[in-house]
Amino acid sequence: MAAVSAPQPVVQYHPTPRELDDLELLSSGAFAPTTRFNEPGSPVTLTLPAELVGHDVELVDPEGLPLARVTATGEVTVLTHAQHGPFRRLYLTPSQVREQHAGATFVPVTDALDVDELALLADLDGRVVLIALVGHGTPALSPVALLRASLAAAARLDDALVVAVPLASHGDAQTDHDLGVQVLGAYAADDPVAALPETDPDAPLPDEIARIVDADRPGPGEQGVVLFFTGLSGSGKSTLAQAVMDQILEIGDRTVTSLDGDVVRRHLSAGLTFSKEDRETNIRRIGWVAAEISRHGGLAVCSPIAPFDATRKQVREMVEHAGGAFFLVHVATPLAECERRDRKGLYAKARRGEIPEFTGISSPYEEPEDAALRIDTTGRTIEDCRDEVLAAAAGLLQ
Ligand SMILES: Nc1ncnc2c1ncn2[C@@H]1O[C@H](COP(=O)(O)OS(=O)(=O)O)[C@@H](OP(=O)(O)O)[C@H]1O
Ligand SMILES: Nc1ncnc2c1ncn2[C@@H]1O[C@H](COP(=O)(O)OP(=O)(O)O)[C@@H](O)[C@H]1O
Repeated sequence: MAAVSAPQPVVQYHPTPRELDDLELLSSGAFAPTTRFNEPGSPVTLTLPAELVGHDVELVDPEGLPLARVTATGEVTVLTHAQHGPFRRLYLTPSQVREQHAGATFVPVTDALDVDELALLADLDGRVVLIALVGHGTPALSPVALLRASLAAAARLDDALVVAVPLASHGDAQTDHDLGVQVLGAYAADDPVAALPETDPDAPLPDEIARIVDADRPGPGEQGVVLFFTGLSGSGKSTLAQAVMDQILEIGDRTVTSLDGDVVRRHLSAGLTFSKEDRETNIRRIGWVAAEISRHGGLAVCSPIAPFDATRKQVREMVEHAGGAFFLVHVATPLAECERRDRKGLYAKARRGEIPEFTGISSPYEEPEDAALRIDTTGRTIEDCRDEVLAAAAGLLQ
């Protein structure tokens, strides 16, 4: 009897925020004529981990809700549409917009509209549909503030409304422009598209729009900050992080959360080893917590070894995406000095082979090239090094 092979379980994949936005636009027809991921030459890509390439996958949202199936060739079958998020009611598909607003003039909007731009829009005849391109990564304003500002702009016009389109940045200005044109074409069909010309960059914003923009861009001292110390064991990360925190607490106008390497490993990362994979997990956990702290305007001081460049960069991205500032300090005390200090006797044990995969001895440390400050503590006092860190980060810590 011929063997019957069991159906392969569909593997789940968590898309990046950009891929999630692209999925929504592919599903709604806003990328027409592009209807699938990874068409040759298209920037609308889905990058699966190597082990999933060539398989059908189920794309799930951050909470694990299945959104779509995607075949190995990028064809999309929608399972459910995104239902949450602020201003969800403004996220209309091109066909909904065609049904409701045929005959209007369509205007792409990527930033808060100033008085000059509003004057141009006021001169247009008939209904105006502001297509707010609010994907993840819109540089000028957060997506939700762009929608607030666009609604305030629409309220100043006689017959205008706002449609939200989650078009994310695809990395370069030309690609973003071309995709914007494609998306506007899907929404406007044969109706006119009125792209706003360059106006005076110093033109003022109407008061209510200025208030929205100001509230979205916290001033220095209000933005969340992540001070991230990286370096070899014994380089001085914990000592410096503690000294910096003590000083900030003495000044007293910020709360501080410490995410020290050793302490995190006793709580948040208990049970993890020092394999490459577990170290990456450990650093991503620290990064996730630090990013959440920064999202709410707090200050997180992290001091793990964090030996891998790519993982540190992921943390930077998480923090910046949460609206925080990421300040990387490379505590660049050389291995010989760290080993001479050997406060915990770990280097001696690592040299004797009693601790496997010890950073600097039998496991790599990738020196950062993107540190805001590089500090070698050899022969210097703790206070001196602390003050150098505080001075370098002063702009963020006011
Ligand atoms: N194999 C190996 N390699 C490096 N370090 C080791 C190892 N085993 C234990 N320890 C102790 O663990 C501390 C480093 O933990 P981290 O969480 O900061 O490391 S990592 O960022 O996940 O690489 C580190 O603390 P610090 O000296 O404060 O850096 C060491 O005390
Ligand atoms: N200028 C300095 N800055 C920080 N630590 C210093 C300095 N000079 C000497 N040290 C000593 O180096 C050791 C660093 O240990 P630690 O802060 O635990 O490093 P890490 O957290 O990187 O493992 C401590 O014993 C500290 O007193």
